[in-house]
Amino acid sequence: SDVRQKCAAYVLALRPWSFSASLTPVALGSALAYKLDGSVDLVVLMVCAVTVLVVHGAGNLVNTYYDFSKGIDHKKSDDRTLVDEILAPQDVVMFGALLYSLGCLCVTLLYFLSTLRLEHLALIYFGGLSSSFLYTGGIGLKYVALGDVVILITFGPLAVMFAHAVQVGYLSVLPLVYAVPLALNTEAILHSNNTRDMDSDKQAGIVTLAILIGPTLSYVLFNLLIFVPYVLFCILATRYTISMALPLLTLPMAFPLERQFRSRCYAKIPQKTTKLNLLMGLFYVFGIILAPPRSLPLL
Ligand SMILES: CC(C)=CCC/C(C)=C/CC/C(C)=C/CC/C(C)=C/COP(=O)(O)OP(=O)(O)O
Ligand SMILES: Cc1cc(O)c2ccccc2c1O
Repeated sequence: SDVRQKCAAYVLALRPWSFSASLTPVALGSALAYKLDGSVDLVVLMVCAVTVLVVHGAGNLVNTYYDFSKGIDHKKSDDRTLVDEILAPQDVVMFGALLYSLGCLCVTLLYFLSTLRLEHLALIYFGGLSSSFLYTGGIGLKYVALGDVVILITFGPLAVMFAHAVQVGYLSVLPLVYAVPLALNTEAILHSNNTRDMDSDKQAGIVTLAILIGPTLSYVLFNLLIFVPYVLFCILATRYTISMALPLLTLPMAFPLERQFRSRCYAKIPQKTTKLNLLMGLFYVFGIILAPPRSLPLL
């Protein structure tokens, strides 16, 4: 049972509840490829999903390690792996290195499975890998208020483009455009997390966007991140095809979040936004799959 406990600790350290944030962009990129080519390679889709998951998981581990070693995570933090001595720092480092190696193995496999040119594959993959590390490692982009930009790009355009490109074999602007609503919603998860942690982050001496703009503008930004995607879906649904109204079904989950954020009860907002993100992402992907041929812009 000692081995079982250790395994459970490793799985928890990956923060698996956040994985939907990287799986929906993969689904979106693949759905766009399906719309354009009429088919997707399921093996490529699986390997691509594992690659993105592994890089995302490694990013979470790097975050756990550096937040702890810089003294940002403390007894009251969300991330308890190292503060509660569930794992040793060296375990986290080894596991992270293992995941990055596994990611490189997966992307090598993708090179042989896909017709995407090596330089394009490497550019996107190492872009994702560096972002996942630099978020908290090295310079520590998150500590200098750049975390929001990193999340907006990696969980949006980059991951969607990666999944699309390995299917179709070329880079295109199409996935970048369609990534926007999903990326905004994913950034809402991180922004609510940073707003909740504002006081402890300030004490630890780091700067986040939430700290820079303060609680009132943070509330405005959260609303933009949550509701602008719905405005885009309304436009797509009314001007192009009704299937793009599907994500609007998640609106009843969005309004309570606005109220809780306004009353500054931040505690449960990140988890609830993560749920909203998964559902909205799935409805968005279904909406695209169900759209009649050539009914959507660029598709
Ligand atoms: C194209 C490819 C191969 C990949 C993209 C793969 C992805 C999505 C990479 C992103 C990895 C990344 C930046 C992960 C970090 C996410 C993270 C830990 C966010 C939360 O950090 P904190 O705000 O510190 O959370 P806590 O306050 O709970 O510690
Ligand atoms: C803690 C945590 C961990 C993550 O992996 C996230 C990924 C995307 C958005 C927010 C995230 C987050 O708040």
